[in-house]
Amino acid sequence: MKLEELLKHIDYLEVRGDANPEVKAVEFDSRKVQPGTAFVAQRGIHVDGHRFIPAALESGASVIFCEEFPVDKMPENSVFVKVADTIQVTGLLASAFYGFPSRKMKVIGITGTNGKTSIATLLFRLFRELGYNTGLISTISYRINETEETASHTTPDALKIQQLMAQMADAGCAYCFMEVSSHSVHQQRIAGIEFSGGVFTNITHDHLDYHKTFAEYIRAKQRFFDQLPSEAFALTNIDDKNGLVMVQNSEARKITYSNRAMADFRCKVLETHFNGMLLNLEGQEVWTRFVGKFNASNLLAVYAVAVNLGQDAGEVLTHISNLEPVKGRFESIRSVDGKLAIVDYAHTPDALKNVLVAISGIRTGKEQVITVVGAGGDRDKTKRPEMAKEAVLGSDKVILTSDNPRTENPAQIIRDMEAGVETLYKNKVVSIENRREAIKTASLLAQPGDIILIAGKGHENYQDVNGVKHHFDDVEEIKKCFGIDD
Ligand SMILES: CC(=O)N[C@H]1[C@@H](OP(=O)(O)OP(=O)(O)OC[C@H]2O[C@@H](n3ccc(=O)[nH]c3=O)[C@H](O)[C@@H]2O)O[C@H](CO)[C@@H](O)[C@@H]1O[C@H](C)C(=O)N[C@@H](C)C(=O)N[C@H](CCC(=O)O)C(=O)O
Ligand SMILES: Nc1ncnc2c1ncn2[C@@H]1O[C@H](COP(=O)(O)OP(=O)(O)OP(=O)(O)O)[C@@H](O)[C@H]1O
Ligand SMILES: N[C@H](CCC[C@H](N)C(=O)O)C(=O)O
Ligand SMILES: [Mg+2]
Repeated sequence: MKLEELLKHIDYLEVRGDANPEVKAVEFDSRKVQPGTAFVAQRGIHVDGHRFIPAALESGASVIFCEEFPVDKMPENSVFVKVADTIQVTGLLASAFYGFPSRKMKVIGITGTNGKTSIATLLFRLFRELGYNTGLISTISYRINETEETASHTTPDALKIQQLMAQMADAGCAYCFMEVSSHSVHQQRIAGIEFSGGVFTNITHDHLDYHKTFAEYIRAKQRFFDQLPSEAFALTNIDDKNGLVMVQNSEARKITYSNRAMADFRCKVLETHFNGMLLNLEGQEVWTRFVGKFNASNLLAVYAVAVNLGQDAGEVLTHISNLEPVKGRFESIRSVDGKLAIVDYAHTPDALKNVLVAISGIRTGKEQVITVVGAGGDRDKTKRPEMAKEAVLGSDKVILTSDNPRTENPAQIIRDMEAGVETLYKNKVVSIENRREAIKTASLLAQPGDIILIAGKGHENYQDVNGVKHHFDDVEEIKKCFGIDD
């Protein structure tokens, strides 16, 4: 594609150099530049990409997008385009370069602290069942029909998103369901995507290391809805106290869902068993293989999206009753002698609380609940004591352990968690830094009938220590303890 063609799709301030080079690729990482690449210099959190302009030119960049021209003399034959915001321009350039793929399908973005992967994945599966070519961008994987790639980010960078969407368009996808993380809104990774709908699940404590205050975190998520066009829908969960705030500035068609109040879409849990729930969903009784009110809420969101995308309500309900839980989300493993383990990705105080409430709903009374949980390193420190507090409130015994310490000292992370345990409950808690040992201990402590919750890692199959990912899988570990062969 010629530069002139690309420039039609962005607002630029000034162009220096009069060539109209062929743009063979767009990159924002100088290390990926090849001859003919357009390099976009982004100001990151750690470094300013403008520093890498010489390196990009050295590797043969045909054009440089930047916010300021380099002070040194610019090499002859080079073309520089000055723009106000290179980060935003990256998404717009990528979208134009890949032929505006989001216009060729309906893209639905799901945002919120918890529930994004669950809803996006269930929508993907539902629409596959309904017979559509479908794409998915989620924490676990990026999927185009049956092709699956392990995800690097919940919402990857703008180039990767547009590349994926171009592949989805080539595969004839009619829909793409994607998670929209607050980081991706803040870093404008979603610039250039034309959404047909947005979903808000909830907002609770997480990522305050990045957004600093809860108000800023709310703003980041709200910005997603501010950007939706009037033809799109904005589906919001009004059981969350920020549900209406989220969509207040949105031009999109507002639709509400709730498990409690009057709303456009409503659902009620009628019965809960350890292997499923009976729901009243929009007046229809439906058996599902999910447990917990939060899952009723997720399924309601799935239903509401599908109906708003024009699907037949009855057909959708039939498929919902056949959907299975997502990997690492309330995944249950039973031992031969009747111990029940639940592996769940709860890594926020609210998620832990919800999962423990769901577990209390399936207890018959006598069983003990033993929770194994840790908190991630190089992530929001303030959630650590809160997570320990929720674990203690909802369990009979708690084993605090490690969960991706990254560059931090795991013992210190556990101490930060212990600070949230009130003296009264200290005897419920033990700390075992080694996660394998922690799971083993829980399994030894458990009696037949007891429930072991292993929280925080869900589908993850690694323990990140100092940037090295060591293989570790909670499901594998508990199966070993239970003597179950894969
Ligand atoms: C905190 C954060 O989100 N950082 C993201 C950010 O990195 P950064 O701003 O630090 O980049 P930087 O290192 O300062 O570099 C600045 C620029 O110089 C360029 N550069 C750098 C070096 C070089 O030699 N040449 C060069 O051109 C870089 O490509 C970049 O454009 O931009 C990078 C490129 O897009 C991201 O990969 C990176 O994600 C990091 C790895 C990350 O861990 N992010 C997590 C926290 C995240 O995004 N999580 C959310 C989900 C959270 C949730 O909801 O649970 C997600 O969506 O996954
Ligand atoms: N609607 C919900 N409300 C509250 N908690 C939920 C909800 N859905 C799921 N959870 C809990 O949160 C955990 C994470 O769920 P899920 O992976 O769907 O969220 P996510 O928003 O994608 O998380 P991430 O930000 O890490 O991508 C689940 O394992 C469960 O414990
Ligand atoms: N997307 C979340 C996942 C956290 C999962 C937990 N296992 C951890 O490593 O903290 C994050 O990156 O903050
Ligand atoms: Mg997710």
